[in-house]
Amino acid sequence: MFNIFGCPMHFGVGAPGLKYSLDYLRNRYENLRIVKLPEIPMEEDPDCVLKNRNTVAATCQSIAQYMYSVFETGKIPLFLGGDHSVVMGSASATSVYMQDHFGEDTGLIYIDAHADINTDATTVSGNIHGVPVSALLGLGDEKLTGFLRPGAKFHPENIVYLGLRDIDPPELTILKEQGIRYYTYDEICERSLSVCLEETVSYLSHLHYVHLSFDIDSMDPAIMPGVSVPVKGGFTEAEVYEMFGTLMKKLPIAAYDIVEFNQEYDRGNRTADFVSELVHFITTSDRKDA
Ligand SMILES: NC(=[NH2+])NCCC[C@H](N)C(=O)O
Ligand SMILES: [Mn+2]
Repeated sequence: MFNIFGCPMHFGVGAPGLKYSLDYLRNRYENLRIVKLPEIPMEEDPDCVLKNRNTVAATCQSIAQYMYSVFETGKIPLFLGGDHSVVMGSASATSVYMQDHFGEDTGLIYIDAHADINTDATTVSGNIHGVPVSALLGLGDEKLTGFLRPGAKFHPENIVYLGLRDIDPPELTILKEQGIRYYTYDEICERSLSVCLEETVSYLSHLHYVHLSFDIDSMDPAIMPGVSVPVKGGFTEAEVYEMFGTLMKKLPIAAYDIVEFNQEYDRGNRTADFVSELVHFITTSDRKDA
């Protein structure tokens, strides 16, 4: 039913721990049979503001191709990062496959502390894991907008963010210009998670396919320390299970990402074990099938 695969992408942030974190999961949870797609190193242009752009692009293209082939087998892709730049490959595959086979637009639910919607013109860090949503909207550097097919893969009105708590000022401008629906973690606490989830479900209810991309740094690093860019506060385990449970039951989720697990910062395997438990939850819970 599910095909579980991953890529130890680290070139989108440069955190060395990410290079071995996927192997750590593969060895610790052999039962998950995680297929590994390697990073594809390319020659880089030292003047490019986006660090390791050619390598990240080549790797995302290979992720997109593999993921497209998973859809062709009729299985549901469950993809493990690596840093969040990988979503340019995975979500492009969902969008292009659904467009090719059903002529349908895909929705995107992005659960994250960060908006990841900088462009090459606004990024301060130069890290590509901070730009993938722009790339999926067809904005910014063209080397990152053409996976499987040129141009935008998602319409801004088909995207919902949940849990933002660290938005760069230019990212807020882009979110507003694009009219993207987003729920900060503060808003979720004020208005309750169940209300925000209900609104998310009805906002996306016209879609036949939704890609769900989950960044572990959306969670409180005091509970889940194994990430590269921790931000104070954030979701509890119970809240994450409530989100997945509701979204899977009420929306046609066609593909899943779980990203940014960094073993280097984990403590007592808390984050690693949570990833495997979340995979188990996804693969065994009730789903409204896409
Ligand atoms: N997927 C992530 N952890 N992204 C963090 C992005 C942080 C910051 N906004 C940047 O652009 O560099
Ligand atoms: Mn992210």
